[in-house]
Amino acid sequence: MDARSVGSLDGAWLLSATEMRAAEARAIAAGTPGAVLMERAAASVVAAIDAQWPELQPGARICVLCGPGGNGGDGYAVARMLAARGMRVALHALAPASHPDAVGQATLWREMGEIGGWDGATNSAASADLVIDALFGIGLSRPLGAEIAALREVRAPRRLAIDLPSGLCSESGRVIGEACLDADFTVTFHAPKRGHVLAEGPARCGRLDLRDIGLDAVGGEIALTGVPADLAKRAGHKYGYGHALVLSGEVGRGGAARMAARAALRIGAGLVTLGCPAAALQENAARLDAIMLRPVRDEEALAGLLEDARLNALLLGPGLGTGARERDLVAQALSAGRATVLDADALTLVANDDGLRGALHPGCLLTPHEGEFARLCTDLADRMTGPTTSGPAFSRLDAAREAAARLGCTLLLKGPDTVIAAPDGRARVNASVYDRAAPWLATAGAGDVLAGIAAGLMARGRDGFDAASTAAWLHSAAARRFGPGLIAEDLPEQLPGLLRELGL
Ligand SMILES: NC(=O)C1=CN([C@@H]2O[C@H](COP(=O)(O)OP(=O)(O)OC[C@H]3O[C@@H](n4cnc5c(N)ncnc54)[C@H](OP(=O)(O)O)[C@@H]3O)[C@@H](O)[C@H]2O)[C@@H](O)CC1
Ligand SMILES: [K+]
Repeated sequence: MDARSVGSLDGAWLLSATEMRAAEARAIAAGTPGAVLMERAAASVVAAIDAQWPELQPGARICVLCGPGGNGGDGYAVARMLAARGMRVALHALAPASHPDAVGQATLWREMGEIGGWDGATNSAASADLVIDALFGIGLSRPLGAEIAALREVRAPRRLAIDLPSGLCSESGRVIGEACLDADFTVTFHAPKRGHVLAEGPARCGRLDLRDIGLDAVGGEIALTGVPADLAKRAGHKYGYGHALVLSGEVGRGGAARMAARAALRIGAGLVTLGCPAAALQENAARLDAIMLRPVRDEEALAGLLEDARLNALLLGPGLGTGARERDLVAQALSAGRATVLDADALTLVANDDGLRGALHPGCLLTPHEGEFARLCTDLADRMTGPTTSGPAFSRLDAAREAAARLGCTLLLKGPDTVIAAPDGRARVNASVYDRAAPWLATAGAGDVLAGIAAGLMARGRDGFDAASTAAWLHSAAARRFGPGLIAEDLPEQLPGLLRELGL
């Protein structure tokens, strides 16, 4: 069966182990035996090895490490297929096969070679051209024992993990306990699992290859963000695309809000106004043209401005400040009940003020990075980063969903694995990892631009969840489009070209 490229992570389902098992069970119930699925999985691993390391020819030394479950079963089958091609395979089992299909595969392997004891595993691995980790996949339930962890010391020239590197939790992308057998290359089946993209997953997996094993079309609870639709503008008035208001801070602190405002305008908000203290008008006027400017001294001035119901999306936070004036501005903005993005300083204000926290409403979108998240929901952040002793570990997905439900608003938890969660339980992940990595996004002001794109989309009428998902996708796509040397100002300027490439 054909390989699907990692580029297809766009919009893919991000499966849990339970959902993967259900997909397998459906196939078995429909008449494809588990043994056949395992055979296909193993054949796809062999095809992936051919594509990744064509230099491995007959005679190459392969060390296969097998666990007792289905992952080990895949390993026995791969060992057999590679040995049949003349490769010199040394196989070591941690424990006898217990999964029924693995028992069958072990029996087939024994007709071709030995099942070595675990005491020889380290020596075999140390002299191999390729080490294949078939110890644990989605069934990992506890930390690796010391006898397995010792294999981390072996410096193999090529390390392949079947389904997941052993030690990595399929639900969270976190290491259970302390040890993980990091891979250069991981081959997985049917659909990516949450652990492949969340947290440490990408670093532990190396490269990810997704292979089809003939299961039915996937479905799941959580999807990755995909190519956005419906961004085109049709004939109409500028007010048909909304009016975003971005509030800015004191003199000399306006850059973040200006970049956010520019991003909101570039993504198609009909109008964007920047509100700032009177003293900062001159500075902002010197730097803005298409973006309108209004003085906003205090919450009363904001209330006056908001009498214009056409101001339908608000953004507070970038360069705002954290004093009493800003606290009151946030309170006033929240009491207006409109689509509202809170970022940066506004998140600090909310974290320190129960009144503001209580005023959050379903039209709010909060966009914290991990540090801001820890101030907002300390207990969830602790569970997300604290020690793990059993699987599945509490994940960034779990934390963001619980926080959204608790705060009663949509939350976008930033990172290479950005999680977007709505208070009703919906969640998505924007994964800037593997071929979609955007390392140059780690630059000052990038988050302000993200908040601005989201605010612009909310002005255009999208709800917080949709706006956040689309903004996250566009933000990382814009960064990849620019490439090395990116600074935050470049991001809004990438949007026109990107929109054209999306067919607009
Ligand atoms: N589903 C599918 O569609 C397909 C699945 N396929 C393959 O099957 C894999 C899933 O198989 P699986 O369910 O048997 O789980 P797996 O990862 O082999 O581990 C479970 C075993 O490990 C044990 N164990 C766990 N942690 C341990 C530790 N730290 N130290 C020691 N032991 C530990 C655990 O013991 P227990 O927790 O029960 O005591 C149990 O015995 C999947 O990842 C893929 O590779 C493919 O063939 C394609 C179709
Ligand atoms: K594995």
